[in-house]
Amino acid sequence: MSKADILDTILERKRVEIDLLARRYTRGELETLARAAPAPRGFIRALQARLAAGGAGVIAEIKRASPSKGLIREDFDPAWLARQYESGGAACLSVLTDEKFFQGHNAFLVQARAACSLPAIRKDFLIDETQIIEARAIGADAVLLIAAALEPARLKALYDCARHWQLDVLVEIHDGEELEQVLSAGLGEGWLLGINNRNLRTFATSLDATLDLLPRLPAQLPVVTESGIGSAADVAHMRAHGVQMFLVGESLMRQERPGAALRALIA
Ligand SMILES: O=C(O)c1ccccc1NCC(=O)[C@H](O)[C@H](O)COP(=O)(O)O
Repeated sequence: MSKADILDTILERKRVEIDLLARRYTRGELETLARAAPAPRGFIRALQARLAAGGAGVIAEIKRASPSKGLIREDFDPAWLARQYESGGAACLSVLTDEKFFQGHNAFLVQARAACSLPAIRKDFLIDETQIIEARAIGADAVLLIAAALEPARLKALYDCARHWQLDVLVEIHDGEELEQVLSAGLGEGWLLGINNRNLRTFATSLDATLDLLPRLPAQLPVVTESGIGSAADVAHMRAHGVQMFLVGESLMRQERPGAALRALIA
């Protein structure tokens, strides 16, 4: 697969999945499932609590495979991983639910969340309200919205839908242009900005993607640095620049004991 069009390729697949979802459930049925889901755990609140205690706020990711790396972890048990991450000091979980490109599954979020007390974000490529209601139906506490995939008006509509369903939102950007788009969308409370350090054309990660944008961020806007965080030195470097929240996947998933690895990362 060409790297240049990975997001387009993924979004094309998502449109098929949205059609399949609509054949499986009416909107009313999905809403009934969402109302019956376990009450949301505060995703942003859990991160804020870590920061208030002087620690780093880590969103630890359950990620079996990726488009850039293929299979990351063969021995894959979402419930066990969730317990590892909780014992290692994670504030929240991120669970990939995309099946085709990340070998994820909705069931992984259900299993991971049930195995611990951490809030979980549904990590997927969400472009339609029904996917957000589905996220709540499977028990998600937050959703990811990717600015590169959404015009500002669609971003606002999906954010409103998420907030209606008491979901927190992580809004992901890659560059200054996307930052301006997000800031123009008129989002209220209940969201965090994520800066993804992975270049979607080359798949290369550089923490400079986050550092370069810091001077352009409005004061008080909480920021999560995402992707490519591999060492305690990376975490210390970012914290020295005022970045206190981290989304970490692959470097933990490759460890025999991801919980101990997380503890060492934020020691
Ligand atoms: O991980 C990928 O290869 C990827 C490719 C294309 C779009 C998104 C991709 N990853 C999603 C993520 O944002 C990461 O899973 C997350 O930030 C954790 O990154 P890492 O710690 O580098 O696994």
